[in-house]
Order: sequence, then structure tokens, then C-alpha cells
Amino acid sequence: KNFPSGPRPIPMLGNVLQLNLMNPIADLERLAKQYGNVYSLFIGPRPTVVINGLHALKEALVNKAAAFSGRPENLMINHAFQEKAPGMAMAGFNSSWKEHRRFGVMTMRNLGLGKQSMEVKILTEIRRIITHLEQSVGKDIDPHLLFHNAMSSIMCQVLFAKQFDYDSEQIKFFTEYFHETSKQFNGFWGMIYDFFPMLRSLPLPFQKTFKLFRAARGIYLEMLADCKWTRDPGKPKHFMDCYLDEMEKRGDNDVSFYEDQMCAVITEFHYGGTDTTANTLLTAWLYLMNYPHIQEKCQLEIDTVLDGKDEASFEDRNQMPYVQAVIHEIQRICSVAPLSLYHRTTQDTELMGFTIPRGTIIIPNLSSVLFEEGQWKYPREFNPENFLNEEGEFVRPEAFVPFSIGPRMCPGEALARMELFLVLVSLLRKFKFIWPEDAGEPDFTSIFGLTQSPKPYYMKVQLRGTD
Ligand code: HEM
Repeated sequence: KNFPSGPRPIPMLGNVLQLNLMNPIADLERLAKQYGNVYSLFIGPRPTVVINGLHALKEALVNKAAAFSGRPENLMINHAFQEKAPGMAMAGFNSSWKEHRRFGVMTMRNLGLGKQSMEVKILTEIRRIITHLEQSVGKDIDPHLLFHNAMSSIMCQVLFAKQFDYDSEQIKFFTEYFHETSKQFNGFWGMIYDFFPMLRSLPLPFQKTFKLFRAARGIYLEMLADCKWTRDPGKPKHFMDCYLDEMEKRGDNDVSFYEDQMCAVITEFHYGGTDTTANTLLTAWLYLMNYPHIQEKCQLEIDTVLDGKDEASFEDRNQMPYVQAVIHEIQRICSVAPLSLYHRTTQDTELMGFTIPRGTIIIPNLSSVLFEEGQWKYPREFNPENFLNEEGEFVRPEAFVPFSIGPRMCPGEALARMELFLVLVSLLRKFKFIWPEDAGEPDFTSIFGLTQSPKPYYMKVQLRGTD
């Protein structure tokens, strides 16, 4: 009663037939036009509410945060991430989530986030990217592996202080793991899994996701075994050390911090911190090559601000309004996590005049806000002017929500922003990137998933000043 309206579901199957399972974004937009910004869908028999537009999203995730900050259970994403322990990102809005979130944010800060030491880690990784690109000058290269390897490697540094060679089996495995599995969650096979529970034990492609998650866990356990040998209690060098210290501090009777839970949290940070930033960088280069005047304008600003300096620093962003605007516009157009992570209501509640019962799955449609008419000067266009005022100063509109909003918003935002800025500035300072002549027209449509990415493409690398 008074539940938001939506397309009529088929008993047990829900609205599976009304959605394009390869990419439901256009359908979700069409349904918002038909039913309004808050409407219902059924994932199989499970009631779900889709929230569109900034106003409704803020009302739910910020003003009514306590009611809207749970997480669904028993979806494919739960079964992959939570096989052994609840973790943090997929956990309900409970005390274990709260303690782990606080611990995660504090640990990232203690490990150097917001200070120069994190910048040093990122710049070290950037030097590896530069070496790789220098060896590729004049050639057409596929940047997919490069950006995933680099972003994954930064997270490995933070999580267990390992810098894997780009050719190592571990890095290759992680890249395949993120690539393969992120397209399944929310994508075609993820939806089949979520809509049709009776198919879950069949040998269908989603089994590969579970296999890859188990294999990744095996690698994290190896790291843990290494870490136990090398650690100096009370003097943590990385996230895993900090977690082991915390476990010791809490003692054996603590039910929140334990080894399986640590592996689950490390999986989430590694996952959340790799696929999102790497896919954003892939989008960046797709646009920078196809909007060469924007690439050149960034380079002009970078050259002016970094004149006489060896390397970029995150501080420099304050003198680079145009570069800042371009990075934000790339994040907006990329909409890397288009439907965020799903939420769930923790109690009976109301939203925009509708009644929403406890346990309803909530889909925060971040894409609907990132492209919302009335919030942006050019909602459908790639145009850095979306983040610049009349004076050419950088401004960040409230509708910039790629990291979501409310208590569950991304805890990795500060790290991600530092990575995106330093990578973009350092590479554009040194190289010119060209869309290969024989590549044809660029295809800007994304491959949909929990995180979305551009279709594979090649880029031509040139040292600047040599053309
Ligand atoms: C461009 C980069 C990134 C984007 C766009 C992004 C986006 C998001 C979004 C939309 C969510 C869901 C928020 C919600 O449920 O309301 C999220 C959650 C999360 N992200 Fe990120 N993220 C990025 C980078 C990172 C990084 C670098 C890390 C790790 C350091 C990270 C770790 C996490 C974690 C652990 C969560 C779960 C938070 C919770 O449930 O409390 N993310 N992120």
C-alpha cells in the first residue's frame, strides 16, 4: 500500500523482461520518465525501489541515512564477496560495519593518505607507467592492462606492501579477476543469478566469478602468511599489519576482527580501489585523444604550473582549475559505478510521499544524477565547462556524486582523487596521446557492469615536442 508504482512484474520472475540485461541504464531512465524519480521494480520476487535524481537521492541517503544505509543479502555480489565473512562494503548497517569503516578510514590516513607518503607511493607507480610508455613510443598500444596493473599495484602497496612486476602471475591474475567479475555483477549473468535463484548451482558463466574470488583469497592468505613472518607488532607498515595489530589489541574474545574478516575487507579495498580508478583512466584517455584541443589545453596549464619542478604534487591542483575540471568531467561522463552498490532499507520508512517497507532493495541510480537535466550546463555533452564558472574557476556542483553520498559513500575518494590527478598530470606532461589513424570512429558507449568501462581501444604514444 502506497508503495512506489512501477512496471507490472511477472510472478516469481519480477521485471526481468522489461530490462535489457546487457545494460539496463536506458530502461531505468525510460521508467523514470514514466513513473517518476522513485519507482519500483521486482528482482525475482524481491521488491526493489530505484531512486533517480539528486533531490530524491539526498532525501534517502543523507536525510534518512539510518533507514536507507543497509545492504541487500543473497545476491550474486554477496555470495562472491562474503563467502567466508561479512566484510565491510557488503555488510549491513551494523556495529561491525561501523567499526571496520572507522578502522579502514583511520588506517588509510595513518598509512599516509592526505600526506606526502601516499603521494610518494603513487609517483613511484607512475614512474613505472612512464617507463612502459617510453618503450611504446611510436607504437599503438592497448592501455587496458597498463592502467589496471598500475592501480592494482598501488593498492597492493597500501594493503600489504608488495610491488609486483607487471609481468608477474599475481598482477596478471588480479587484472583478469577484476576485469571478468566486475562485468558480471549487475550485468547479464549477475542478473540471471539474482533473478533466477533456481539456476545458481548450474555450470553457467557466473561460476567463474566464484572461482576467481576463491583464487584471489588464496593469494591474500599467502600475503598473510608472509606478513606474519615479517611483521614487527606495533610498527605497522601496511593495512594488513594494522589489522593484525588491531586483532591483538582486541584479544581472542572479539567477534568483529578476525582473519577471514580481514581477507574479506582486503578483497573489498583491493577491488574497490582498482577497477574504479583504472576504468576512469581508460575513459580519460578515450576522451583526451578524441578531444585533442582539451588535451592541449591541459598540457598548457600543466607546463605553466610545473615549470621548473621535477614532478607533480597533489597540491598543484589548486593552480590547475582547467585540469581539475577535465578530471571531474571525465568522472561524470564515465559514471564508473552507475548504480552504486545497492542499498537496503533497515526499517519501514517513507520517501517522497511513498511508503517503503523494511528490507526493500534500493538502487541508487547515480548515473541519473550525473546526467540530470537542470543540474548541469551541458548534461549530455563531454564539456569541462560543467565544472568552471564565468571566471574560469573550478566549481564542484552538488550533483557530482560518482562516489555516492551519505554514510556509505566511498571511503576511498581521497585516494582516488590523488591517483587520478597525479597520473593524468604526469602522463600529459610527458606524452602526447593520439587516436590511431586506422582506428575508425571512436565508440563512446560503455560496457556495463558493477563498474563500467570503455570498449577496448588502442592509443598512439608520442614524446611531447618531437612531432
Ligand atoms: C574513481 C574511483 C572510485 C569511485 C567512483 C568509487 C565509487 C564508490 C561507490 C559509488 C561506492 C558505493 C557507495 C554507496 O553504497 O553508497 C563505493 C563504496 C566503496 N568504495 Fe569506492 N570508489 C572509488 C575508489 C575507491 C578506492 C580507491 C577505494 C579504496 C581505497 C574504494 C573503496 C570502497 C569501499 C571499501 C566501499 C564500501 C563503503 C561502505 O560500504 O561503507 N573505492 N565506492
